[in-house]
Amino acid sequence: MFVSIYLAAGVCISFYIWMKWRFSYLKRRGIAHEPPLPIVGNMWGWRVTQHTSQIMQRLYLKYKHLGPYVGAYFLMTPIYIITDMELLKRVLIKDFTNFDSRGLFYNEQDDPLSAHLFAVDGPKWHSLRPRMTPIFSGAKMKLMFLTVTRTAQELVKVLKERCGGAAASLEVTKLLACYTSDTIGTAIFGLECNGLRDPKAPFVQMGLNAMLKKRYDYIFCLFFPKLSLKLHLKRTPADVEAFYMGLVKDTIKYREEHNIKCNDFVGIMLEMKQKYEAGNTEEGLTLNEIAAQMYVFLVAGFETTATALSLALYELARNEHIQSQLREEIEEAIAQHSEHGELTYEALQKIKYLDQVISETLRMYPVATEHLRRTNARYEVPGHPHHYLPAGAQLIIPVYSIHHDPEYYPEPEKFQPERFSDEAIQQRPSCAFIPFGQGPRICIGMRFGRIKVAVGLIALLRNFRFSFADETPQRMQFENHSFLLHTKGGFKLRVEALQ
Ligand code: HEM
Repeated sequence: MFVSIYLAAGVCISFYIWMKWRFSYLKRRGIAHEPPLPIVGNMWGWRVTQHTSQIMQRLYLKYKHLGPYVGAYFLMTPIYIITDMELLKRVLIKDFTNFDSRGLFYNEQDDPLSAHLFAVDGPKWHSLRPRMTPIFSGAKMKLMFLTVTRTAQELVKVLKERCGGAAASLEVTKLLACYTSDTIGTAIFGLECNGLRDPKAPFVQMGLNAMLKKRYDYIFCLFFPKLSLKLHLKRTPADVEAFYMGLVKDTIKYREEHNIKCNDFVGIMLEMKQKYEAGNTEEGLTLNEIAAQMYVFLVAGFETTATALSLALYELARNEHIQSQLREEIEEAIAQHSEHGELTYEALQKIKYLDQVISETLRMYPVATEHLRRTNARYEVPGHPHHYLPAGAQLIIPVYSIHHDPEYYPEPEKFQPERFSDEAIQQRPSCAFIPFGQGPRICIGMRFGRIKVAVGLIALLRNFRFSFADETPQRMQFENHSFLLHTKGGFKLRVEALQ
């Protein structure tokens, strides 16, 4: 009995001494930081009462004048929050070779879907990225534009039916999620998903599961990636894995068996599989690798785009004068650059104000509020003789804090698309706007994502007027537990069909 008590006391005291030593690291290094709390470090309230972006913003604003980065303890791990724009540019672009990793957990052997472009680092990422880049080329975007336009027309039809010819107060976020899910289903998976008509369709439901359902050991994998690998832990929930592996295999098999040659996304993937089987491992991909990439295009492209589109609509409903100006510019560009009053790819490129509205939405609401990088080797910070980042350091790029910093964006809570005029952009540091990241690891689907938001907005604004309903929240609330910005419970807008 006494032995057990002494043993337990010994373990507690050792842990306490170890924790004290660990929590003295930033102080020993002379790095500005807030005193940490036991176990949770500087993350008190994380995912429960505070979103990650709120914690980062507090630390950013409090310490940003004290150095090129702020230190913090992410639970018991020291992290570096980059605050200096010159250092940020070096990390993302100039000295990228030392910062090409995110440091996320993936387990290619036991969980093939987890080894996708977003998660992999090092040589695997360097070999995958150039093979994926041509999929999102300008020519491919033109093809995808046609698919997206068709889905947007369906969105308008469904919304008109819901309005029933009169103004109605409608929940719009779920409908917009179905629109983005349908565009990915068609453009990436080559499927007619019909989620707009049938939100319970398996592709939509599984897409939601893929994003919202987390395995019970998810957080463990995040903090102990090496141990998780040894324990054969997975990231992907079993039903999600079964669904997507099955879907990709069936789609590819069907095309092969019926000798269907198409210049779409599945067609490109099929070509890569055939190259691999013919021994060209440089350019080819295995079926598991293909499934992982198709999966990440769904996960990375679904919620991000749906959230951006619904928040753009929310701000346009709040600022009706901006909505009217945008509608006018859309009609003008279509009248000048298209025939028969239909949106074309060429006309889309000419609507400058639309670009500004989308940028301002992503400034106020950067869906990915932080970006991650990890140092490969010790890095002496140029211009700051006493500052270095050790090898293996976890860096946080506080996108939300930068986008809301009054130094770059006066009155940051106001929606002002004029901030993205060419002259205004010139006056800011280039990395002060990074909703898609920057440098070689920038979002590969950026153009596709922007097209989906732009085409969706054009279709909606040409057919409806949006304003706040009595139930619309005056200030947007987000789920604290989500890594991305995820609106709390969706929201309603007043929707009125235009004559
Ligand atoms: C509004 C829509 C979108 C936003 C805001 C967004 C944002 C981001 C961000 C912030 C990153 C990380 C960048 C970094 O760490 O520097 C990223 C990476 C990525 N995104 Fe997107 N994204 C969007 C749409 C899409 C779409 C439509 C796809 C694909 C169909 C996509 C696929 C990816 C992939 C695969 C990566 C990893 C790239 C790499 O590590 O090489 N995203 N995205």
